[in-house]
Amino acid sequence: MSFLKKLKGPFVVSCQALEDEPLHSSEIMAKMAIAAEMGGADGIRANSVSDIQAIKQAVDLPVVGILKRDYDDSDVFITATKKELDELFTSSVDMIALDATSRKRPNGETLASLVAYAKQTRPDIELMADVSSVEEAVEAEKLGFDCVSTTLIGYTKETEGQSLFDDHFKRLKEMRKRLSIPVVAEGKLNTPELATSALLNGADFIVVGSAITRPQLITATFKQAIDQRHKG
Ligand SMILES: CC(=O)N[C@H](C=O)[C@@H](O)[C@H](O)[C@H](O)COP(=O)(O)O
Repeated sequence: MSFLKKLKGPFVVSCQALEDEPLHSSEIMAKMAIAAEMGGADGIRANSVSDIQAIKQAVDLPVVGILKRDYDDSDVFITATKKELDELFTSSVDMIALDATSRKRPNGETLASLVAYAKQTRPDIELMADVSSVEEAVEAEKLGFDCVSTTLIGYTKETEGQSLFDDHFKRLKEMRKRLSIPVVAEGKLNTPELATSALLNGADFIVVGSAITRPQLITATFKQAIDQRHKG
């Protein structure tokens, strides 16, 4: 069954810790996923084959998987090339998210060829487009993606300083209006209020990560507030 069919509600929790993060470990990410499931999550987003496998064994939730890898000739790092797709195909992932920005990809590969390759090789796995603009979202639907996510708003040179909830979720509403596939709100939804607002402003489902699964960042928000208060 597909990710979108398995998803019983709108709340996906991203359980990710890269090599330079304190919780980097598939075992720990699986425990994060168990905690998310206990708290009521409907799905999980995860990075790397080993994290996905550990999470699939630990919880009975659909998983959207990515493979982050840095390349010298491109800024694209989320499922950037065919190599990452092939690796993810070896896992039991339900959906794969790819960077679907208009930026140049590594090795001269193109988004269109990756979508065609994935659809042909593994038609059972759905595809999520991680975009940074409304235009990229519209293009992603044309390419055959199954849903789009606002993941990369604020993370490209063109969108630096922007966030999903600027202007009362203007970009999200525009995507919802122009697309017929599901639109996912993801990125800096750091409070329950923002997460709820994203749903009220047109998101079909949401992905929340750092505010739940990156304790070093959660601690830093407390620290910042305490320091400001202390100074003031
Ligand atoms: C830009 C990028 O690399 N985003 C990544 C995508 O998978 C993750 O590091 C984020 O944690 C995820 O998108 C959820 O967002 P947030 O952690 O802000 O709730």
